[in-house]
Amino acid sequence: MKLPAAFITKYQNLLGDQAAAFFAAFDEPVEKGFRINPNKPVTPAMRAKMTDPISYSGIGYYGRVNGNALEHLAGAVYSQEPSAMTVGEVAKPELGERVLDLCAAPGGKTTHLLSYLKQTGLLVTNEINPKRVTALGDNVERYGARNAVITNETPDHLAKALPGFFDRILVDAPCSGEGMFRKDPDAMQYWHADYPAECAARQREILTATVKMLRPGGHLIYSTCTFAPEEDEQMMAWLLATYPEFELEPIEKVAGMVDAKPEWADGNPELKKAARLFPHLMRGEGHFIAKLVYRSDAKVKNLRPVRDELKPDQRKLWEKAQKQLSLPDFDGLALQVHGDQLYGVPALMPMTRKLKIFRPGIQLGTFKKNRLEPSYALALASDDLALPKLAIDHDQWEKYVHGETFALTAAGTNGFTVLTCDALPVGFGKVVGQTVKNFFPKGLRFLATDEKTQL
Ligand SMILES: C[S@@+](CC[C@H](N)C(=O)[O-])C[C@H]1O[C@@H](n2cnc3c(N)ncnc32)[C@H](O)[C@@H]1O
Repeated sequence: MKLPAAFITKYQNLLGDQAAAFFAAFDEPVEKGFRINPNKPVTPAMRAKMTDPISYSGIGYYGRVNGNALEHLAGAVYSQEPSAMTVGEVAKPELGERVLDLCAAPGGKTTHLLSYLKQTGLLVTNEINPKRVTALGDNVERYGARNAVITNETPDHLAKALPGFFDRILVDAPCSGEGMFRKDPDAMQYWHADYPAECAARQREILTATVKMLRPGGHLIYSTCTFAPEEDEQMMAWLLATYPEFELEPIEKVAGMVDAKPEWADGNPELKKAARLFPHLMRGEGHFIAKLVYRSDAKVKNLRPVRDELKPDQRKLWEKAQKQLSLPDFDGLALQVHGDQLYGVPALMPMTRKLKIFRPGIQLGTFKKNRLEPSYALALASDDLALPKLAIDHDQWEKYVHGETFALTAAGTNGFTVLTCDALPVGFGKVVGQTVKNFFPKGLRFLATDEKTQL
């Protein structure tokens, strides 16, 4: 790979006798990985791929998965390169926490965080770029989250609305992406000698807003996929100097991870607690990760949580659907209507004005004349719910994702039912006698073939 000349000079100086091995790694094949979603069943095809586990993640494996496969579309697997997986493992939220993923699209780390929150607490997952937020929405929906709010905001706006609110914040910062060069050589075209310093200026702004949203005692996890000290050790040195209330927590170095390098910043030995992942030392593309605790004693205001906002006729239709589909009361959700859509907003979410909300919670259904039609998102989030379910085979699934009506061998129970394939919920169908009417979202339909959908 032809690396930029200024990049070579810089890392020759920084890495000394390790530089040759570092540069040689750029000519090695890209390392692929995937995570399984611990809140969904494991299918036989997944089991067959789970042969090379990643030692630092109980849910990660080396290998490649197909984005058109049943398992990916149903949120049971997520493709993620192995070094990016360390971030979710270091961030690992505890059950019930209020978590923010500030720079979240397309959702690699967000889905990892969801795996550990297990439908508890709250995940506010934010993406500033309106084009990229759609992919984030798709991945959160596939993962079946009932505890996520998706925002499309600037860090500053979020900080005004949610001061001192979060137990844990992940900043997977926009960066110069040097760790992406091998996977995506086009990333090199943006790179120039001053690019890391430009990215660092933006990272300082993002972190300044982040600090305002962390509760005293809360954790901040900062990561980049670049090797540039300006964005890594020097950024953490700046944070510690600017906000002395922060303290770095040690990250265990396993599988070839190494201590971050104080000598690449202000020499503060504390910086060693952060981790560097280099492609010549471990199986992955490269990352930097730091975990900090916020030892502030600032007082924070309690924010008023969201509440139900249903009109009486809407509540009646909801209660009718609840009965028909054996839906629980969803105590952890506040029911709200936007247009004709019914959403379950995580009840821990504060009432906020003026925020650009891409999705306020889980979409539960669409109000039609005199009925509530259950949503695709609800089906995908039904693994642990007692909704009516009907198992279909792969051939029927291929028809289903193509938008076709299909026949059953014997008449089923009439009405809406969650269709499952290899035990994974894949969407709603409506059984009428021996026929299943198709409710797979029109925008997601595709021509599935066995080869195209092989995991
Ligand atoms: C490294 S990527 C995030 C990858 C994501 N965490 C994942 O695991 O899939 C950084 C994200 O930050 C967003 N971003 C760019 N400028 C930003 C800013 N000023 N504030 C917050 N986010 C920003 C980018 O649009 C991009 O999606």
